[in-house]
Amino acid sequence: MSEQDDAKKLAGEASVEHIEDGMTIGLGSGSTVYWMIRKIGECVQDGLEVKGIPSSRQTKEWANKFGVPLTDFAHVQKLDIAIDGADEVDPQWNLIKGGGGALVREKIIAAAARKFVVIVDESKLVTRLGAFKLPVEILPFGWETTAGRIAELGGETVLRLVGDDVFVSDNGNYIVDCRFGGIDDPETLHQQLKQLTGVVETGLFTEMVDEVIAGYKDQAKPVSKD
Ligand SMILES: O=C[C@H](O)[C@H](O)[C@H](O)COP(=O)(O)O
Repeated sequence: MSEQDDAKKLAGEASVEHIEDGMTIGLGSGSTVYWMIRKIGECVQDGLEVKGIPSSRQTKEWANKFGVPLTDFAHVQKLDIAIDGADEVDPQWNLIKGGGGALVREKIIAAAARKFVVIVDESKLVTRLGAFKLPVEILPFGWETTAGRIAELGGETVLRLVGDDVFVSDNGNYIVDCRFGGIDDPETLHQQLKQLTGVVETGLFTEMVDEVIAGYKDQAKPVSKD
């Protein structure tokens, strides 16, 4: 495994210390979350009783593989905790998410959780958001005009592809990856984007995070907030 993978594993596994018997857990998405799900599976084998709501098809597959029991929002509307990765974390704990295309369900899950814990390797900690292109999920109908109005806000937009095909999210939508340069005011940009008809959700997560755990090559530790 690379040093970055070691760091993801350490952060993912450390987050499981926040999980207690009887909890309902929002399960995020991505390669760091993989290690968290694997560890929860081990704890379940040892008798931990929890239920998770997955934020993506991939996460659901991993939960099934590792024996993590699942539930859904028809049965539980509030989650005790949500644990998820991120593509960038700034010193105020604002996030860019959605590199894997799961941002809408991830945000619904984070918003439903009493506590939202973010797990990243140290490479995701940045002084200012925006080097990573901001994923914005948009409706397929009229995506060209929606992308054009996003561009009018100052963002260079690229429709996400998988090979030669358009990437389609678990919700049946498209994603445009937007370069805004450094993002000084994430909340304002998020609000401006959300106001555009055709925009479903943005990958900017502001004022949502309760704790950040960063993984390094040989340890994981909490990140303090500025
Ligand atoms: O849509 C994907 C999610 O927002 C992921 O949590 C994010 O991309 C981080 O993924 P990873 O842990 O694989 O870097």
